[in-house]
Amino acid sequence: MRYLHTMVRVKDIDASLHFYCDLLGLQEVRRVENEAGRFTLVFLAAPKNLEQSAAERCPEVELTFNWDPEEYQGGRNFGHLAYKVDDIYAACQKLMDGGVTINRPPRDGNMAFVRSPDGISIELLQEGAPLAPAEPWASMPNVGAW
Ligand SMILES: C[C@@H](O)C(=O)SC[C@H](NC(=O)CC[C@H](N)C(=O)O)C(=O)NCC(=O)O
Ligand code: NI
Repeated sequence: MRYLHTMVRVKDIDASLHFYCDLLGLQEVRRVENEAGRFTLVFLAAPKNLEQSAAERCPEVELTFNWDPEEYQGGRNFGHLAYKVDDIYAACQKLMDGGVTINRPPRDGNMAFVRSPDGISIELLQEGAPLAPAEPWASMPNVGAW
């Protein structure tokens, strides 16, 4: 058995691609437009997973965009998508510059959390990150419940 992907339903595909690709750094590797089902699937892979994604279609995130608006409720049991990053401070700065709230800032190095436009929690992890440099990370509060 092999892990393939995590599917996330999104309300706005453009806003989601801006977040996941332009700001978080994932790349679109495949797209399916289904006229009969009235939905679009967009598969995303992290830069260091592109080779495996091309060969084995994993590991990926599958964004599902239903053309007819729906309300997506519940899902509290879903935790987060986690990505290992090379520089957690640079990753958080890019997200913050793009207007994304850093819900749990990398104050103690290593780990930070943000949320997608649909509220999906994203964990950023850098093994062995130095403790927070000065501002803004050192004094930035946690935002939102976990
Ligand atoms: C391509 C493969 O990875 C899939 O996951 S297709 C699964 C299929 N998806 C859809 O029909 C998308 C539109 C649908 N309205 C939806 O929101 O899921 C499917 O069976 N989805 C049901 C599910 O629970 O995932
Ligand atoms: Ni799927």
